[in-house]
Amino acid sequence: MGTIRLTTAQAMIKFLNQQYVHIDGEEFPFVEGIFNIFGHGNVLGIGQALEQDSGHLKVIQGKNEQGMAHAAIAYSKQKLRKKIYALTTSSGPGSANLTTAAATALANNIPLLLLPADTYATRQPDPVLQQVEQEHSMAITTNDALKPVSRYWDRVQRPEQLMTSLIRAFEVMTDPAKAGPATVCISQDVEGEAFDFEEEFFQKRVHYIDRKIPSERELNGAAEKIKKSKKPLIVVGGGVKYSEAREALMNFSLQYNIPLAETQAGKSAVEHSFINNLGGLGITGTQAANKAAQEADLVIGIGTRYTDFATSSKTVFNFEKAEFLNLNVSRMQAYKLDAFQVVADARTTLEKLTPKLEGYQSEHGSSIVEKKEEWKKERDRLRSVAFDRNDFDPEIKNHFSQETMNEYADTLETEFPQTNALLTANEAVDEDAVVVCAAGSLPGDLQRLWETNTPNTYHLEYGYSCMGYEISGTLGVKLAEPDKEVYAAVGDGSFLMLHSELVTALQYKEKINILLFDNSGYGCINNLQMDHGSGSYECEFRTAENKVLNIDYARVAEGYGAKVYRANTEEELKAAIADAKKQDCSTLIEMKVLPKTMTDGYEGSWWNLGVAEVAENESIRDAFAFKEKMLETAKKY
Ligand SMILES: Cc1ncc(C[n+]2csc(CCOP(=O)(O)OP(=O)(O)O)c2C)c(N)n1
Ligand SMILES: O=C1C[C@@H](O)[C@H](O)[C@@H](O)C1=O
Ligand SMILES: [Mg+2]
Repeated sequence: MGTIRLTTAQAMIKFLNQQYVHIDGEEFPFVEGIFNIFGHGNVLGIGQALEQDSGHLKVIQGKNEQGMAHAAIAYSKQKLRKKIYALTTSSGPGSANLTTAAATALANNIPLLLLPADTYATRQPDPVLQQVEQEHSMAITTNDALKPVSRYWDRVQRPEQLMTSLIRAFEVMTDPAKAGPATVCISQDVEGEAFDFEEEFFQKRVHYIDRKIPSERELNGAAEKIKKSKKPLIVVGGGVKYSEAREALMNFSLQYNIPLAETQAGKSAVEHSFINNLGGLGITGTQAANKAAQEADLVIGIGTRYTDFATSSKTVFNFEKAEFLNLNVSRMQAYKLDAFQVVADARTTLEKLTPKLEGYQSEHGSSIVEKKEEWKKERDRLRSVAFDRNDFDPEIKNHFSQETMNEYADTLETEFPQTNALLTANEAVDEDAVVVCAAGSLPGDLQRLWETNTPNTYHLEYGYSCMGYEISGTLGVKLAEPDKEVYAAVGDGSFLMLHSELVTALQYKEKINILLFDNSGYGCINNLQMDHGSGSYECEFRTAENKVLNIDYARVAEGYGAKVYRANTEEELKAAIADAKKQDCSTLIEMKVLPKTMTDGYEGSWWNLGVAEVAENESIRDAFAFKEKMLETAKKY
């Protein structure tokens, strides 16, 4: 084979076009497109290459590097990690803005290809604009900050390095056990440098994503554990979704009467209406799942990382009696909680394990259905909470006086409780609509209350819980699900932090819907501080004169060109959602909701936080003493 003379950037774009994945007998291109924000570091290199020949790649101009990277993460997550968008940014601040998003992808195990520009390989013009200039090393650039948050990181300072570098990046991104951000930084002069690349490098390359099969030892060991258990519980993690194990899991659960508890990443792998699905587990869990967790003598964790939110800081289970069995493609994850480990694909393992348990039946009997019924009553109660100007008892108790609650009601001109608004929205959106969220009080409300009866319609980034993911992520989900209505559930704090990709959505006519829950403050953090004995300090949005801020967010979105609604009652919200469905352009529904009206924790919802060990305030000392008490029952590692 011969060679072909291309710039490094042209070679890279040509290579991206030739990457395919092969999964369960299907083969398709892995890189769908490329987000870009051009600066001097990439416009003449990668920009030129894309303008000349982008191949099949869809080219989308982003508005904020973090935002467009969040959109790429959400696209890949929604596509169950089978496809990606790459990203090109300029050097310096453009690449620094990727750090938060790279960390988000890393924590969530999502493949993401980051292509930030780097400083000059020749160093001739140094220091160039945006070069940080570390005294002790010329070799350090802003891009080094991406090392701790990348699963693979490389710097390309000669054109020919590109070949080995990109092959490694794709190996990492297409490995289910290692999937995460791959960062390939290309010196800005090298982007435009020409080289005689081997034609072979550009041949179609197929990355096979095979299902890892469990060994007989693993299967027999797992079967033995389950047969010995009376009250097993399955923790459904994100791995269940990625492995597309829905049916295998439902068969397994039904046949042996084993309840399911969902993590944020695992929710909607199996629909809410499935008889054994008890919903969210842990700090933001349901009464039903947390009770089953307390009773469990065997916890079968499938594709879960067991974060503190899922385990209530290792207190949701009774560690005196519970044993653990972990099914995970990642050996590191499988090792957690001293579990019996099955390092294999979830679906394959469940399919092979099911026949091995013939004759077994758990002792849960009808208690699973009873727990679910009990939770349904609680959900119905939350649906009918109503504000009262004289004697209101919100879900988050003993924080704000009636006077303060009335102040919010008067300033925001609302009496809408958040739980009511969320449940109304859940009823009003289409059955197959996708909801996207990441931070604030809404992830808790959603995990407990949002019912999803179409698989993969609940999209929570709760590995990093990064404010700003909500709206950016919704754009990514829309790119992945063009035929569905997609909704960002977002608080006012997250909206303020980052909503730039709303403009991108409008610009490219990728319709997204924003459900904005404005309680004028960092509500969940205010709850945390007041729950642990502090006062209300710096978490409400108040003016210098101590007046509650009232911002017209609808007008902001209207300015960008979105269709907007203001909905402060159930009726207004239903009408707004119905009308929003008829629109072709992106929409924003602004709801002013009362603080302290989100859901509170249920049994087993404890969170280990850094409470002050010494403090003047007695209530903080009490909170610290309570933490010490809780730690007595918590597993220590
Ligand atoms: C990027 C980032 N910064 C800070 C935080 C910490 N944090 C988590 S929730 C939150 C407040 C969220 O406020 P809002 O979006 O209004 O939601 P609410 O809790 O009021 O419902 C903060 C500051 C975070 N998760 N992400
Ligand atoms: O600190 C936090 C508290 C959680 O309640 C919230 O959902 C999350 O976004 C967070 O960062
Ligand atoms: Mg808020």
